[in-house]
Amino acid sequence: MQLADVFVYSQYLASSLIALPALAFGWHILISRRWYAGEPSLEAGWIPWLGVGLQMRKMEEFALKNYKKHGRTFAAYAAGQRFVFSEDLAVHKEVVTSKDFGLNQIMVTFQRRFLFVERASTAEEEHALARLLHSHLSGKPIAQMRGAFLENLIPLIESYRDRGEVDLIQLMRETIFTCTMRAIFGNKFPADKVHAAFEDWDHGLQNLMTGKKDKAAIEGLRVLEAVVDEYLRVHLHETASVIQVQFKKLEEIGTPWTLRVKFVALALTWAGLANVTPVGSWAVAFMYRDPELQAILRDEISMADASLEQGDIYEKGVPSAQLVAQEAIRLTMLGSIVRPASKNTVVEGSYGPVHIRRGDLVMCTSWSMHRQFENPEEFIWDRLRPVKGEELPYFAFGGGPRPCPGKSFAYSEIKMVTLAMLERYDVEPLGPFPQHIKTDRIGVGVAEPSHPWKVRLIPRF
Ligand code: HEM
Repeated sequence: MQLADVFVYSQYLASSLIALPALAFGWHILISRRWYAGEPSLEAGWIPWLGVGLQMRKMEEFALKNYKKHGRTFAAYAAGQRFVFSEDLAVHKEVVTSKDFGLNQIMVTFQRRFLFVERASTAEEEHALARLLHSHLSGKPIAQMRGAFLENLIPLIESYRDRGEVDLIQLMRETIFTCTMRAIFGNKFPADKVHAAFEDWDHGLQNLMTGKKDKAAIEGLRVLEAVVDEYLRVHLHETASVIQVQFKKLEEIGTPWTLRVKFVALALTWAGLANVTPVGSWAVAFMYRDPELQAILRDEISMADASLEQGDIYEKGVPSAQLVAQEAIRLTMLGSIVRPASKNTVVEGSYGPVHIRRGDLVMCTSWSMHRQFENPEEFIWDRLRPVKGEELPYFAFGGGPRPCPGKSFAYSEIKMVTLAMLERYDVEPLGPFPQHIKTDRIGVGVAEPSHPWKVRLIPRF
């Protein structure tokens, strides 16, 4: 290269160094910060490209402050991306059902970070994964899983007879975890070997999803995968039918064993356990704090059709238990549904049409919508009782073509564990009831107890 060329290239470089930031700034001011009639009001921030990126790191504070400022739906511009935040029930419902929006980005990021880490997925694998996660988790397979859950639950909780003093919320977490894992993987699954590992991974999930290092979470993930791998080599034929069918299909299309294990060990267990385990443990604790509720539930159990089997009594015979499960979910679940708009579109919000641009990420913040009640932080067991002509802002499982396939199983689990405990134990509180604390993992996860709830278990059998 001649000296003159070097001079020319360095001039190009220098002018690009000036021109690129100028272009970025121009784009930021002229395009991204522009607001068009019909669009939700925009919180663009002042730092070019970064927008409100720094404020959004404290998601809860950011969202709540801006709902107050702009109303139930607003747009924000952060790190080159436009977001539309909404806590409007009508917007949530339209976004999950409309074909103008893509898949839930939380599941998509999850797959990219945890499943297809070594190589890209094939279209067939994605299809098989979608089937595993979605279509077969209904009907007969769920009925089988419900039966397996109860079969494991009763002897397990009866074994707590001589425990005396316990941390009730932690004990219930272990119980629901064990029974759910066994409902999915079969009665021999060594749940005790993976519970702590699963929790470490789940707690660090937000870090791992955003590319941060989290040693405990990575180690938890390694242990979980290793135990499930070892278990499946021997007990695959004992797992829920949904796993066996999809495992076979994946084998037929040439998906390696390790990836097949990841599909079930990570995708299915995380989707299936991360919410229901802590929410269910809260439901039991809330029920034991409220003597009036206990009396109502006991009454309903005693009045249920005696010819029904125990599982059917828990499932259908105690209508108030369903409300308890819903209220526990409303109060403690911190999830959001995040969907990208695949074209310019308009959704009908409760305050009129909301224009959304192609590429916007719509953040349906269920956790904040679930606070549109009087005294929202209180557990009022029957507050979600349906009222004729009124639609309550409760929408915890998504909807449209890809809703949560575990919805009815999750409700059944919470009802089974709450009622089975109530029938077998009274509880004497030995310390103050914990607060439910929102973690900084708003978007995924469940509120944590501020401290253990120490109680004495008093057997009734
Ligand atoms: C309190 C309990 C639960 C809550 C609040 C919950 C909530 C959700 C939500 C909001 C979604 C995303 C839906 C959307 O994108 O529109 C989801 C997806 C999913 N849930 Fe649940 N869930 C719970 C329990 C369960 C259980 C017990 C299972 C299975 C045993 C399960 C399996 C799944 C799966 C596999 C997906 C991914 C579906 C897909 O990508 O197609 N969930 N859940």
